[in-house]
Amino acid sequence: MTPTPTPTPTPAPARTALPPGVTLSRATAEDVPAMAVADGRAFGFHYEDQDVADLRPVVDPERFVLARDGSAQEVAAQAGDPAAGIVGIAGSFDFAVTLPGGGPLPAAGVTWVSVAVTHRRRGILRAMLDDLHRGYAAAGTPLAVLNASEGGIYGRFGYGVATTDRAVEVDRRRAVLRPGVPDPGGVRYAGVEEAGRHAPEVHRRWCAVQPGAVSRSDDWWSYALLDRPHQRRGASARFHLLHDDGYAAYRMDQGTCRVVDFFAATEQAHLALWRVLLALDLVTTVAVDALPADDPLPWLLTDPRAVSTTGLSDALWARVLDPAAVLGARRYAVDVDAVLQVHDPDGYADGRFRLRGGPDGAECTRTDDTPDLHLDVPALGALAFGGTRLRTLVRAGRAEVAGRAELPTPAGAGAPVEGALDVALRPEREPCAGTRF
Ligand SMILES: CC(=O)SCCNC(=O)CCNC(=O)[C@H](O)C(C)(C)COP(=O)(O)OP(=O)(O)OC[C@H]1O[C@@H](n2cnc3c(N)ncnc32)[C@H](O)[C@@H]1OP(=O)(O)O
Repeated sequence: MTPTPTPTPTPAPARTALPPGVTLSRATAEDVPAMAVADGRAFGFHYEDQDVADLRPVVDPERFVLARDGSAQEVAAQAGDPAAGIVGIAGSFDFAVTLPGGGPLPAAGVTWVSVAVTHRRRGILRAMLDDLHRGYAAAGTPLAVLNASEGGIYGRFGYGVATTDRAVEVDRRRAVLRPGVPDPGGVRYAGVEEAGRHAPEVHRRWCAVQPGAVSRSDDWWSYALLDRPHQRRGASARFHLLHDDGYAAYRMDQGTCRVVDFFAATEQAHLALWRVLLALDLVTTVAVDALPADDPLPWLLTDPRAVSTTGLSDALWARVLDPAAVLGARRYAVDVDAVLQVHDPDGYADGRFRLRGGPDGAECTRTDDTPDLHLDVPALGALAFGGTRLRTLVRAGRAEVAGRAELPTPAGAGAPVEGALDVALRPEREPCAGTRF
């Protein structure tokens, strides 16, 4: 990685022109049905009218950019097409995400990204993302996040894997809690109305203690709790379990209990909810798509192998647009004072930043001082959440120590740069998003 001496705060111009005849515009409410047709084609399903109506409260058209092919040939070909000439869609939800030790930080949750198969590999995705990223940067949104359909797409746009989902299957009959593990109780079943009143508030408290957590608006909860048949993927409707500090929802699927939401704001709630899930007599397997990597569940059992990991997948990808805002918003395991040189070909995050932080707070500002660490912008996205160690990124050549051999420490003695930063960036818990979008 080559050092670049001068910070470049302004975004570089778009590198890919749109194909002839294709234009970008913001969506309007009238576009939503046609967007649903285009989105359904890209992902292989049909939206019913009810599906479109259900989505309206959570899809804000103004946050979406549409690519339309207005060439004469295309307009003639598209007469009567319910997608109304839309050949590309990209948009976002208005989220907040939790950084290690920090409060919620505004983030654009990029979603609904597709380009018509008839128009692929002509630069339409690049143009749409460029449009969105410029808009976020101009609005002061420091971060964009997404779930990627394929792992090869988003690194080139500055996104790095920030959280990992661990899918597990719990062999319920083998999953015996250790003697002495308390029984906090306090779990009750509820109907959907009560769940709708309780779950959002518990989820907000869970977000406050869980790095990587993605916020949910009330409209998001309303949508999730509609629980339409297509949301169930062949399984039962949701069963709702409430605890004063927790919420879990599961579906039954031929002897398997599929946990679809699990949010515990306290350890008591975590234990109480798991006690109930593990007591479901007629269930052979309890399946969870996204158990945090450091979830204590296996340690609560006499046989930790009752919890088997069936998959590890990237979940949240993060694209830092404003390193000073992102790094200044999180907390650090130990005091740190270092200069980071971020390399961002698209310009948004490019430059040199001095980070002074510790367990109680941090500040990060642009600087001309000599850098201690060079890193690319996807690596910064990973480090912001702390789910990937700096040492791993150094081994992969995505970050490189430079300049001073040691960083100052409060005790006076210096600490090797890589080790000191590696420790400082570790989160209090492994990051976990809790919501896919
Ligand atoms: C956040 C989300 O919503 S994830 C969902 C993404 N959408 C899908 O998977 C739906 C099906 N796929 C598609 O709609 C399209 O193929 C898209 C959106 C992935 C790509 O759209 P396109 O307009 O073809 O991409 P575009 O031509 O702008 O390509 C930009 C760059 O990405 C690369 N690229 C595009 N698609 C892929 C891919 N699937 N895998 C790897 N690289 C890709 C291109 O090669 C190009 O690379 P370059 O910058 O080195 O030249």
